[in-house]
Amino acid sequence: MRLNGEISHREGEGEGEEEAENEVGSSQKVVVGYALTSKKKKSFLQPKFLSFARNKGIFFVAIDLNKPLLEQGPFDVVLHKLSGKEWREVIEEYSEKHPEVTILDPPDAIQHLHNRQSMLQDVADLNLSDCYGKVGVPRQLFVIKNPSTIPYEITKAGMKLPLVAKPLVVDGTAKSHELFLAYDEFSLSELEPPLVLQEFVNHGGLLFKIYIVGETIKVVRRFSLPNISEHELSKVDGLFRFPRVSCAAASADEAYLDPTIAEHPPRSLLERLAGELRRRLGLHLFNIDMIREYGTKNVFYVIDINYFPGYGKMPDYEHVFTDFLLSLVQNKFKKKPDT
Ligand SMILES: Nc1ncnc2c1ncn2[C@@H]1O[C@H](COP(=O)(O)OP(=O)(O)OP(=O)(O)O)[C@@H](O)[C@H]1O
Ligand SMILES: O=P(O)(O)O[C@H]1[C@H](O)[C@H](O)[C@H](OP(=O)(O)O)[C@@H](OP(=O)(O)O)[C@@H]1O
Ligand SMILES: [Mg+2]
Ligand SMILES: [Mg+2]
Repeated sequence: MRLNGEISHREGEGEGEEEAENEVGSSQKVVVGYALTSKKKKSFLQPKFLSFARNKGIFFVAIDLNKPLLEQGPFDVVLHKLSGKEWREVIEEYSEKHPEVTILDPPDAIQHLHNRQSMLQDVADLNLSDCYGKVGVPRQLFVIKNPSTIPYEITKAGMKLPLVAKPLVVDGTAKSHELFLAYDEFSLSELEPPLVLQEFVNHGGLLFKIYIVGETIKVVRRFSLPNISEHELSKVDGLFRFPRVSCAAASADEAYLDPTIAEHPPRSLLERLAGELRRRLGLHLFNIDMIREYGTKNVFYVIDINYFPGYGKMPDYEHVFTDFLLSLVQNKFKKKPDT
């Protein structure tokens, strides 16, 4: 936490402006260095968020990627979402030299979500079920090399069609979001490994995005792929690429939906799932794509977990995020031995 006079250039503040006394009137400031793509900066560092944060004494400072990170700052927090081994090494070196700075989030923890096998392994291991419901992962098969063996492997594994085919690697490129629906196992050999094949679970065309920001959980409904009937399955063959149906900010929260489909997952189940994943993944910032098996009350499947997702699409994100950043720094302050 910085006191007056220690801040260099700040995002979103004109030259020579009086330093904004933050809302609580204290002169303590939190400096967040960020390294984000321009797309992410635009969607996440919205003006309303920057000004709200500034009033809380939080200032965002762009990290100059053309200068050594160690020569920049000082920062209380470093917030980043960039791909590539080189950037990971920069952050790891910085974190070793500056253990006092909170890194959101550690690169090796983020890496865990860049592979759709390791991504869901913790959920599968959890095998979470209690009196409020059950959370699992759809049956899936990983195809690393030879696509010609897919039909045999699918049959051997007793996988039920249709299947969703997803690139195994999630690296922020458009390619990692190229998904296909397969109505027969033979057409799958046209796909390019490495990939994961997941059983398609009917879920009434609605998906829950469970946003996690530290200890906070926010549930958003999003439209999703419609159910596929046995009749349709018997009539259709082949492979169909589909668009990113659930990514648009257009939430389904305002639409009238069948309550048995649209009812949020039980809070207690979400609290347990979020708590376990925060601990096992070692992440503060992620969301969970969860679907309810159509026709059941509380049988849920996690189909995707995303690092530092589109928080700008999350209602009230500016309050949630600023409270989170303040709590991070205040908790660190409390832990500091009396000097
Ligand atoms: N096993 C499944 N059963 C039913 N529908 C699925 C399944 N897997 C994916 N889908 C549908 O495909 C959409 C995209 O899947 P997924 O979220 O895994 O891809 P993604 O590229 O990681 O998307 P994003 O990162 O933008 O959330 C889901 O929102 C859902 O509509
Ligand atoms: O609707 P959400 O917030 O889930 O959309 C996210 C998406 O889930 C992924 O997290 C995207 O990141 P990549 O997987 O790295 O592509 C996010 O894109 P980003 O540009 O905001 O990081 C989507 O917003
Ligand atoms: Mg998803
Ligand atoms: Mg995803």
